[in-house]
Amino acid sequence: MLPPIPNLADYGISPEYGFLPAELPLERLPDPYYNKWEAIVLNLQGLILSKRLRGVIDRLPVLSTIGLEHDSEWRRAYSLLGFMAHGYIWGGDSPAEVLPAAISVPLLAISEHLEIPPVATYAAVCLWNFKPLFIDEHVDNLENLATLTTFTGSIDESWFYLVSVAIEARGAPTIPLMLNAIDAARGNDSATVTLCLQKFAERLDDLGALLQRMHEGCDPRVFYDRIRPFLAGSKNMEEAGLPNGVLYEDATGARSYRKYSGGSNAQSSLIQFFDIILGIVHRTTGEKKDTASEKEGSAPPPKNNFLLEMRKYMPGPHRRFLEDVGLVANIREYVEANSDNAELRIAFDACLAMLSAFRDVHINVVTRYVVMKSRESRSRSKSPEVTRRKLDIASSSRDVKEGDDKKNLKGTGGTALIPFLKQARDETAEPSVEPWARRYMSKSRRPRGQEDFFLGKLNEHADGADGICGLAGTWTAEDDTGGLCHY
Ligand code: HEM
Ligand SMILES: N[C@@H](CC(=O)c1ccccc1NC=O)C(=O)O
Repeated sequence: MLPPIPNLADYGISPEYGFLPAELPLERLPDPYYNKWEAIVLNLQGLILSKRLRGVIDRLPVLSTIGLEHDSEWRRAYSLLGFMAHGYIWGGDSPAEVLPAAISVPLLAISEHLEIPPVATYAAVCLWNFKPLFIDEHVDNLENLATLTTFTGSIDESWFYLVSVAIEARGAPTIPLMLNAIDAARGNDSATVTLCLQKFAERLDDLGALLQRMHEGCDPRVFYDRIRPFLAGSKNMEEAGLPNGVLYEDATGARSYRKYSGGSNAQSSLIQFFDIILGIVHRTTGEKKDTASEKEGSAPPPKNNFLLEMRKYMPGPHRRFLEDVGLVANIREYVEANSDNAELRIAFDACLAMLSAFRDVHINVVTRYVVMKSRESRSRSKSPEVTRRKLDIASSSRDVKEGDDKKNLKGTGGTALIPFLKQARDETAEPSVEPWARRYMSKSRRPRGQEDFFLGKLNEHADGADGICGLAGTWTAEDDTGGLCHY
């Protein structure tokens, strides 16, 4: 008996909004008992700027979670406390090592309820922190989105979170679409599988275009200097001034040091869903494919620990959804078993090409927003001592020496970012079946200059225009971005 195909409602996932809550995030907690939390967060930027946040939180009473009823109230409370916690830790001249009971006690209880760590995760700052500007317009449109809370009050910070929110919303319909494809593959309905893959490829292409809009509203300097420090975690933060992590107190009065990763989009269930559905396997950074041991038939190389670890930073039901989809994902095997079906092969490889192009765009974003900024910070520095300290908070870097910064830079999640991201991008191409697609997605063999490439027939023009319609684009020598677009 095949395991059942997951039913979205069982995991709090909506076919329209995906991992975003189907019911809009609350703009404030309804019970006036929580007014003190709301008042602090309303003034968060001012309190951080004037360095008065810690004093205010030090005087805050420990509130109970008894007044939280509906799920959306628990989510709002989690987001509020996540912002307060990171504002408290990172909003001073040096990081705070002790989280006051007024934050840690309710945050631990709420985290347990939502099955997510007690920090400012991707869910706290993105998934549960937006509102539509016009209620009758969709949230997959960046122009219709606003954030509820930011550390800095800058439009750059809002935009930074909102690009992710729009990606979640725009990507959401691919979830029911691809679960349907699994069902069609079970029934050997290759026409439906092909159609689903074609639609999926087009959506992935849209998401890459959304990611590319990051620079429209978020300045790399503002991101690196002002926003990013607040997103940092407490793991591997010895150099930044947190050798033991952060001390939390729970409801029983027990105190313990804890270390958590910072917020990261790697905590987005949507992108991990894409990998699972397409049968993409990520290995530990540095681990190569087809090792001798694999050929001999012994254990496969270990899966990427970071991406698996990041699942623990997703809300419990979303994490379980990914596990359960992993049990039923059959598309890659179906395409391999039907390799004589050219349309199916092309549609599958188009998805891989689009996701690979998405990851290319992302690598460019990370280069502009983190790698180049960290270099500039250092070259501008007059006082190495002070700059070094600030840099460590901003980049979570350890042992940064002149010249090998790219190797030593760390993401807020704690990865050696560029090697990790490039490997994840390359692994995206591995399941491809078309030899030409493999070639095009392989970095080393990618055409240089302004050479166009063509991914073959995808689907007919919606407007009925004749001729073959496909995926085409240009890889530029300048930034090596897979500029895939369809025409
Ligand atoms: C200025 C914007 C961004 C920066 C600087 C950035 C930076 C990073 C870094 C450094 C990592 C490595 C993991 C870590 O250690 O934290 C990462 C991972 C990741 N980011 Fe971003 N990111 C940005 C925006 C986005 C957006 C909008 C998305 C949208 C989906 C995204 C998707 C991902 C994914 C999926 C991963 C996991 C690696 C992978 O699956 O390829 N990032 N990001
Ligand atoms: N890992 C990123 C941060 C990051 O991507 C992120 C962190 C918190 C919430 C959302 C994030 N990503 C995207 O919008 C960094 O190292 O700067």
